[in-house]
Amino acid sequence: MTLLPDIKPSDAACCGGGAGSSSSRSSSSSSSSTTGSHKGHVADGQGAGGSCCIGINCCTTAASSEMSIDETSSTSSGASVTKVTNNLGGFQPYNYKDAVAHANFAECQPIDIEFENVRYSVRKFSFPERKFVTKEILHGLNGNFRSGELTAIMGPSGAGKSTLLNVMSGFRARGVSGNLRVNGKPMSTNSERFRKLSCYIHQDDLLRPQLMVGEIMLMAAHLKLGFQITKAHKMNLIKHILSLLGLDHRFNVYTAKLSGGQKKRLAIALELISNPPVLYLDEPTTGLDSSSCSQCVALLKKLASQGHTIVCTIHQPSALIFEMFDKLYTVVDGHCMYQGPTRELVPFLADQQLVCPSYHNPADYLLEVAVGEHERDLKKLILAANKKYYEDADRYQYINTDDVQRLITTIKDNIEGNTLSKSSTDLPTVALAQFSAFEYVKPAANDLALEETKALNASPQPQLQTEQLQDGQQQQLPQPPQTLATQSQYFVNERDISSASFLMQYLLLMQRILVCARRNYFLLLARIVSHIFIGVIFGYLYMNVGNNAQSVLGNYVYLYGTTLLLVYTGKMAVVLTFPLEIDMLTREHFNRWYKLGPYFLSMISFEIPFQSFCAALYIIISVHLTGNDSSDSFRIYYFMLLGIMATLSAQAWGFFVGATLPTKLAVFLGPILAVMFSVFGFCSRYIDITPMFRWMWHLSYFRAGFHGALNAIYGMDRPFLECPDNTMYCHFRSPKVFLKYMMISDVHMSDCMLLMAIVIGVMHVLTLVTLWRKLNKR
Ligand SMILES: Nc1ncnc2c1ncn2[C@@H]1O[C@H](COP(=O)(O)OP(=O)(O)OP(=O)(O)O)[C@@H](O)[C@H]1O
Repeated sequence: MTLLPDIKPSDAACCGGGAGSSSSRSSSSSSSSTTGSHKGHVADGQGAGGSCCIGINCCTTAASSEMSIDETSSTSSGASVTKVTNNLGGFQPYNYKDAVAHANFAECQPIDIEFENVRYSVRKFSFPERKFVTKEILHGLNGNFRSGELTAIMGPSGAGKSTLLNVMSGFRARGVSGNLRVNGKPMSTNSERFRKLSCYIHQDDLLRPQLMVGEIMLMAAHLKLGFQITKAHKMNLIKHILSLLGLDHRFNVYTAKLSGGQKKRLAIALELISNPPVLYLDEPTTGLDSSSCSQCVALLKKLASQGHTIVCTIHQPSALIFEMFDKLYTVVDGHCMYQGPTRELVPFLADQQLVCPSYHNPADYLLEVAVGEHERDLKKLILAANKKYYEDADRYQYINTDDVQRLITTIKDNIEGNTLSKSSTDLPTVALAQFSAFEYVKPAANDLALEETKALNASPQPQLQTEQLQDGQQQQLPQPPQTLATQSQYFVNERDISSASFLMQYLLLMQRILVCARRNYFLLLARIVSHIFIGVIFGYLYMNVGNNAQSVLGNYVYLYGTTLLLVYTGKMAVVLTFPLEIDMLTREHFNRWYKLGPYFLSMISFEIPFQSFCAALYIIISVHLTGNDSSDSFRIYYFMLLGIMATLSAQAWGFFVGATLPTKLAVFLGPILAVMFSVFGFCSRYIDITPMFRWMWHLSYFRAGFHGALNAIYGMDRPFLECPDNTMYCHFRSPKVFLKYMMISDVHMSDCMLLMAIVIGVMHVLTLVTLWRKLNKR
C-alpha cells in the first residue's frame, strides 16, 4: 500500500486530452439543447412582460477552436490516452470548457428529494432576557431538489441559505423538524441511508497543504472505495476525474500551491470518487474570478445533466451564470420567496407586478426585491411562491406514465428519422430539450430515457457513424475513443464500494500523518529543539545539584520546573493545533471518508510517541547536567517514566480542551486550568491548601508527576547526600528528612503513576466521546 502514486507528471498531463476528447458529437447535441433552452427562456421572459438580459443572449462567447481526435496511445500504466489536435495539427493545450462540455461522469442512482414544512431553530442564552430563548431560522420551508437538476439557493445575506443547505444535507440535525422524502420514501436527514446518498462541499476548502493533488486523491480513493478495487483502477479513475475537472496537470502539485478555483475543483474531485448521487455545495463560486466561476458552474451543470442532484448556495451570480442553473430556490428571512425553473422567475415576478427592467440581470433584480428595494410586500410574494409550488406539484402528480412513454416514443422516432444524432450519449438532456414545455415530466422521463440510453449503448456500434449536417451533406466522423459507457467504467458502482476496514483506515491515516509530518518538519523540529535547549539551560542553571545536600532546594526547583515544562509543552502543542484538525475531521467524517476510531487512534499513535521522545530528550540532558544521575540508575528510569506520564497526562487534557472549546477560549482556559491545578495541588503543602480546594490536590496530575519525581529522586531509602563543606550544617543531608519536611514522605510513587495513568485513559475516552457527539449529534 503506498500513498505516493508512482506516476510521472507527463502521464498525468496526458490524461486531459483523453477526457477532453470524449465525443465531439455529444457536444453538438448538448449545445443544441442548451441553445434551445436559451431561446425558451428569453421567450418566456418577454412573453410575460419582462425583458431582463439573460445569459449568452447578452454576451458574446469565445469561438471554440475546432478539435478532432488524433490518435490513441497507452501510458505506462496501461491507461488509454487520447491526444487531441487542433485543425493546425499541433498538440492542443488543455481546454477546460471543452473538457467540461464533453465530460462524461458516471451514471448514478437518480435521487429526488422533497421536503415539507422544514423548520430549524437554535436555542441560545439571551443575556438581556437572562434566560434561554429559541430562535427559529427556517420557517416551514417546502420544496424539492430533483435528479438531473442544478439548483441554486439564493437570497440576501443572513437569509438562511447556508442553514437550509446544512439542514438538507444533514450537516445540522439538531433543532430540525419537518418531513423529507427521498424518491417518495420518508427518510430522516440524520439517518445513515440518507447520508450515504450525498456529499457536502464547504465554502472554505480545508485541504492538507503538505499533500499533492495526486496523493490526496489516492488517499481518498483508498479510504472511500476500499481495497477490493485495484490500485490501477483507482489510478485510472483519479486521472479520469482530474482530467474532467482540468486538474490533471496539477497532479504533482502541493494543494497549498493551487489557486482558489483549483482548490474548489479539487474539493469536488475528492467527493466525485465515490460518485454520490447528491452534491451540496456551499458557495462554490465565492472568491473565484468570473472565468473560474463559470467553469465551476459549467462543471456542476454537466454533473447534474448526467443524473446527479446538485444543490448549491450562490451569492450574486452574473446573468450568464444565473442562466446556467436549472432551478432557483430563493430564501428571504427563512421563508421561500421563489422556487421553480430559473426561466420562470421573470414571468413569476411579472405576475406579481414586479417587472424586471431591460438589460437587467434577473439575479440582481431578485435580490433587490428580496431586500425590499422595490417596495413590495414580501409576505405576498412568499404566499405566491407557496401557491405556485403547490400548483406545480399538482401538475407533476397528474402526468401519467403513458404521457411519458409517448414522449419517449416520439424521441425514439426522431432518432430513427435521424433528426437527432443516434450517437448522442446524452439522451435525457436531448429528451428534455425537446419537451422543455413539460418541465415536470422530467424525473420520470429521465428514468425511461436513461434506460433507453443504456439499451443504445449496449447495442453493437458501427465502426464509423454519420451525422446529419445542416446543409444535408453526410460527413464521416471518427469513432469517439470513449463512449459514456466506457468512460464511466472508471467510476465504481455503488454496490462495489466497501470502504476500507478499520485497520486499513488506521494505516492510511497514519501514513498521511507521517507524510505530512515529514514535509512539515519545521514544527516538529521546533518542538525537539526547544526541549533540548531548555534541557541545556536548566542543566546549566542547576549544575551538579543532584547529590549535593546544600542544594536540595535548588534540585527541588529543578524538578518543579521540569514538571511545569513537560506539562505545558504536552498540553499546548495539541490545544493549539487540534481545533483545526477537528474542522477537517468533521468534513471528512461527514463525507464518510473514515470512522472516528481509526482517526483518533492514528492521531494519538503519532502524538504520544513524539511527545514522549521530546520529554525523554529533555530529561536525559538535564538529568546528566544536574548530576541527578550520580545516584542509583533505577531512580533516573523512574524519573523519566514519571516525566513522560506527566507530559502525556497534560497532552490528554490538551486533546480534551481542544476538542471541547474553540481555539480562542482554549488558549486562555487551558493555562487557567493548569494554574489552578498547580496552585492547589502542586506547589503547596497539603495543610496549606484551603479545604475547599483539597480535592484538587488528590486529582492533580501535576502534583502526582511532581511528587512522584521527588519520590524517585529522594525516596526509596536513598542514602545520605554529600555535604561538600563539612564546616557547614547540611539540614537536608538525609533525603528522608527533606521528604518529611515537604510532607510527602507518605506519598507513594506507584499511586502517582496510577493517578496519571487514569488521567491519560479517562481524558482520551472523554475526548473520544466529545468528538463522537460533535460528529453525530450535529
Ligand atoms: N447557530 C446559530 N445560532 C444563532 N443564529 C444563527 C445560527 N446559525 C445561523 N444563525 C442565523 O440565521 C440566519 C441565517 O444564517 P445563514 O448563515 O444561513 O445565512 P446566509 O443566507 O447563508 O448568509 P450569508 O449569505 O451571509 O452567508 C442569520 O441571521 C444567522 O445569524
